Amino acid sequence: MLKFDSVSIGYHKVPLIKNLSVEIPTGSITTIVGPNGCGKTTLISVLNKSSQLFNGSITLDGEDIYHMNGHLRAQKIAFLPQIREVIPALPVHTLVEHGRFPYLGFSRRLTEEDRRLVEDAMEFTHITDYRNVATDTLSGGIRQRVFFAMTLAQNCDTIILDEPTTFLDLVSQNNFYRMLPILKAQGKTILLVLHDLAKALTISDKLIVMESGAICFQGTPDECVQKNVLNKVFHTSLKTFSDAEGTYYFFE
Ligand SMILES: Nc1ncnc2c1ncn2[C@@H]1O[C@H](COP(=O)(O)OP(=O)(O)OP(=O)(O)O)[C@@H](O)[C@H]1O
Repeated sequence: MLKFDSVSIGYHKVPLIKNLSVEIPTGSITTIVGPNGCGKTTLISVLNKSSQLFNGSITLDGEDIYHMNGHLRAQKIAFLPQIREVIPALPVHTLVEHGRFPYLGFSRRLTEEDRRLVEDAMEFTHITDYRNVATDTLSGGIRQRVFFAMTLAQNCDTIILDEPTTFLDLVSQNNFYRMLPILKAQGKTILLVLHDLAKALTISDKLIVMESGAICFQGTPDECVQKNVLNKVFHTSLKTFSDAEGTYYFFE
C-alpha cells in the first residue's frame, strides 16, 4: 500500500498541499481528478522529487519511499510525468532501455532479462515497428507510447501516470485504457491523474477528488456519483446511461 500520511508538499519552501492523508490500495486502479491547478501533479510528483515533501511521511508497504535512494525507489515506483521539455534524439529501443537503468551497474550492460523486458514493453505498447526510429522525430502520440513503454520496462509493481492520454487520438486512448486492466491483473498498482472524468469513473477502483490543494472526496466511483461530488467541484451536470454492457457517464 502506498500511503501519504499528513503530508505537506510544495515548491521552493512554500507548501501548496497541507496535512493531506490518502492511501492508494495495492493492485488497484486509483485515479486523481480535480480542476486545473488544484495540486494533482504536485501531489504525485513528490514521488520523483519534482515537488518537495516538507512534513509527514510517504510509505510503500511500510517503507519510507521519499527518503529512499533514487535507484531503489525507481525499482519500486515507475513514474511517467506529464510534460517532457526535452525529447531525446535516441532510437526508440534505446530510450525504452532507459527503463532498465535503475537495475544496471556502472557499465549499464543489459542482461538477457533486461532485453526481454524491453521487448515485452515495446510489444505491449505496440511500438516495436518504431524500434530504430529517432524518438524526437515521432508524433506526439507515438512518442507518448514510447515513454509509456520505458515506464513499463522499469517493471515496477507501482506505476504512476500523470495525464497519460494527453497526446493520444481516440483509438490510441482506447488502446491505452485497455492496457490498464491487463496491468492490474498482473498485480500492478496504478495511480493516474486524468482530466477525462467519464473515463475516471469507468476505469477506477478508487477515485480521489482534489480541490485547492486538498482532498474533498475519496471512495469508489459509485459513491462519488451518489454524493454528486463531481457536479459540485466542476460545476457541471452528470448524466448516466446504462445498458447491458455497462454504465456510461456524460458531463454537461
Ligand atoms: N515547479 C513549480 N514551482 C512552483 N509552483 C509550481 C510548480 N509547479 C506547479 N506549481 C504550482 O502549483 C499549483 C498546483 O499545480 P499542479 O500542477 O500540481 O496542479 P494540477 O492540479 O496538476 O493542474 P493541471 O490540471 O492544470 O495539470 C499551481 O498553482 C502551480 O502554479
